[in-house]
Amino acid sequence: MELGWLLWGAGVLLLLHVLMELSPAVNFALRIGFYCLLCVVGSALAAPVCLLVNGGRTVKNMRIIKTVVKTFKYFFGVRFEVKGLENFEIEGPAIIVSNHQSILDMMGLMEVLPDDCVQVGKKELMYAGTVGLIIYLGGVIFINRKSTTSAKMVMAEVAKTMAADKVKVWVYPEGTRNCTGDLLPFKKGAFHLAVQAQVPVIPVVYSSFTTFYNPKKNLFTSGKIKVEVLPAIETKGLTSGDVSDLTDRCFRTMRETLFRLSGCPSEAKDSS
Ligand SMILES: CCCCCCCCCCCCCCCC(=O)SCCNC(=O)CCNC(=O)[C@H](O)C(C)(C)COP(=O)(O)OP(=O)(O)OC[C@H]1O[C@@H](n2cnc3c(N)ncnc32)[C@H](O)[C@@H]1OP(=O)(O)O
Ligand SMILES: CCCCCCCC/C=C\CCCCCCCC(=O)OC[C@@H](O)COP(=O)(O)O
Repeated sequence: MELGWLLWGAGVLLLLHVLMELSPAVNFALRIGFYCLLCVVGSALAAPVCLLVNGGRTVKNMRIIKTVVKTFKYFFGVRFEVKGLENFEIEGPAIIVSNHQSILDMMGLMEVLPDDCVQVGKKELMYAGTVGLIIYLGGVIFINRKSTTSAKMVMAEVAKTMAADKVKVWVYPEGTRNCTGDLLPFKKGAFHLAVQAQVPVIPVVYSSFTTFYNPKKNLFTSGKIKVEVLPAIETKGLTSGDVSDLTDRCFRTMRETLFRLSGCPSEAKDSS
């Protein structure tokens, strides 16, 4: 009986291996599927630990989530080279902005996530099963992207409370995933939030995934991601009239850094 199960297991593994070798689409789907499975199972395991250790929804749970997610890179041969972590070492709250390429970003996020830092996420994530539960327990701030008014209200509330709560807030200012090797124009919410709370903006840039990850080409191999935490940009004394300039400044700095980290030829920079 046991030998039968072993043979079945070996047969299924062999079949998957052959399919992965033969078809890049199968290879890609299985690797992404496995990533999602890790997220679902990791969340299911982490949620009771969060509840037992911290009792409910709190940013302290991010430490537990981070510990779990930091192991994921070993399954996919993804490595990180991080520079500038000292730029997180500022007193008090801040807004962290970074580029957003894929759901794989959760690995890069947790690789550098400072203590007491929550992310802004789309409200749909709340319904992603155990992943939604763990994101809720971690204190993620949910916004409705389809309603500017409601998103602005949520963020105005965060601006009022983040100093007292001593939290940093991580925002993806592109507002959606973008794996083109360039940046989408930035939304302004993160920068309004920084100005309203009068806290610095810390840009974080991840090199382009395109050499090892491209859903359109069914590409997902091992790879190295360079990460750079840039010096904080002060917002003390700035008003809502300065938000556009602040947004442009962050965008330009981050785009230059993205191209530098990705070893992008200069004509690519000029073409878009
Ligand atoms: C153990 C295993 C675990 C596994 C797993 C764990 C993972 C554990 C980590 C989870 C981590 C999740 C990570 C999720 C990641 C995402 O879900 S990314 C998607 C959600 N995030 C975002 O969208 C953030 C970026 N978006 C923004 O900031 C947008 O500005 C907003 C607030 C959504 C508004 O959207 P919009 O209306 O489309 O944007 P925008 O054109 O910027 O604004 C329109 C107008 O409103 C103004 N405005 C915008 N915001 C404001 C404001 N706050 N105040 C005043 N005016 C404002 C603008 O200035 C603009 O006016 P004008 O300047 O043109 O006159
Ligand atoms: C009972 C319902 C069961 C639902 C099960 C859903 C299972 C979900 C499985 C794995 C999801 C792993 C996702 C990890 C978190 C990723 C966060 C993320 O990257 O969100 C994307 C969001 O930033 C932007 O979204 P769009 O690019 O605008 O789209």
